[in-house]
Amino acid sequence: MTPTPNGRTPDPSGTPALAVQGLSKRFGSGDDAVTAVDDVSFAIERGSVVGLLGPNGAGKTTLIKSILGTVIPDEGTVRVLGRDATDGRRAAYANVDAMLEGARNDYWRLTVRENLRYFATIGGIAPDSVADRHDRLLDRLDLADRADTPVRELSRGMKQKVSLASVLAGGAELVFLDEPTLGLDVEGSRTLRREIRRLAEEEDLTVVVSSHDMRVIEDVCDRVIVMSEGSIVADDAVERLLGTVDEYRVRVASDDLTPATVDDLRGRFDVADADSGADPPSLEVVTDGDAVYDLFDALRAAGVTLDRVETVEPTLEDVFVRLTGDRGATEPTPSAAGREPGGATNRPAAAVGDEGGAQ
Ligand SMILES: Nc1ncnc2c1ncn2[C@@H]1O[C@H](COP(=O)(O)OP(=O)(O)OP(=O)(O)O)[C@@H](O)[C@H]1O
Repeated sequence: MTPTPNGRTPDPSGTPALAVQGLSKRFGSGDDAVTAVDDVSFAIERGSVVGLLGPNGAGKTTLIKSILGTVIPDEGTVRVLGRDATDGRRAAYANVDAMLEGARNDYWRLTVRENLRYFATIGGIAPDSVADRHDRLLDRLDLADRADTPVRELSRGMKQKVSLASVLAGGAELVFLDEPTLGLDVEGSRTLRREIRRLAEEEDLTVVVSSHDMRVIEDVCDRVIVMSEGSIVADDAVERLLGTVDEYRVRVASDDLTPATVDDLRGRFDVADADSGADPPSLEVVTDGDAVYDLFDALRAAGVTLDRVETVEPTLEDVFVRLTGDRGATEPTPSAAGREPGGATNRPAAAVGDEGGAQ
């Protein structure tokens, strides 16, 4: 079997990278008890990128922390890279790493490269043996010219990329990335998405991504697990989930779409979106095959000459809203968004204590 570029030999046994069975976690007791995760089971094959989605409070963080061993579940089992996580934590988590809430404990006084070497060392790897890999990683994440700069001197977006590079520096086989693109500009987000896909495809890395940004999930994930109120409500390939939306939408644009005309149409059609400030103003209508003729008849009767007509493909966000009834999906929680890197301990339980956090 051919080793991957980082020297790992792909596992021929087909053992999943992660297998969660019957996992439940409750907080509190009596009337105040909250079941954060309720009998959740799934398995993730190696080399895949899986998105974990859910509205605020759905149980995603509790699930990830239970898998990583930083929260002790009430019921259920977790097998990580073929090992029972409760049965010898250090061995089970040796090849697992995490970047939670968009950050990890990089050492801000150390340079970018020194951080990578440090995290390789605590991952049990001699840093000189992976120096080429680190160079490649820095290059791909557009950090090469900052390799010898202390992390504290970098912009927030660059720190974010250093966080990801540090997670990947030790040669982990399974990584958890929570809001990996938080705070990145468009280019930074694109670079990071491209690198996640490359690592999965070329290096057999298994990635679990949690994000409120549906474009990130749609872009990088092979499969999506959607949680709502502690349970899994969908678990399927992105393409198949998109195929479950049987709505047909059209967007029309015209200077004749006055607010009065739009109001009139709202009473007769399922208007998903109206943008009177656009040039020209536009309107998006949910319709089935026949109603689209009624819509065009109504527009003609209202004296609207169309500048543009287009069909609108369903997005993952449409699927998400249908499954969970949540329209706030694209907004991260304020606490997660506002948290500064270096504040939380983000590595699996077995590794806690190996590092001291940002300095
Ligand atoms: N330590 C805790 N003590 C009590 N309740 C908790 C605790 N942690 C989480 N919960 C509750 O468990 C439920 C699930 O929370 P969790 O943070 O896992 O959701 P989430 O899907 O990660 O949400 P978000 O997208 O807002 O981060 C919520 O009702 C939350 O209030």
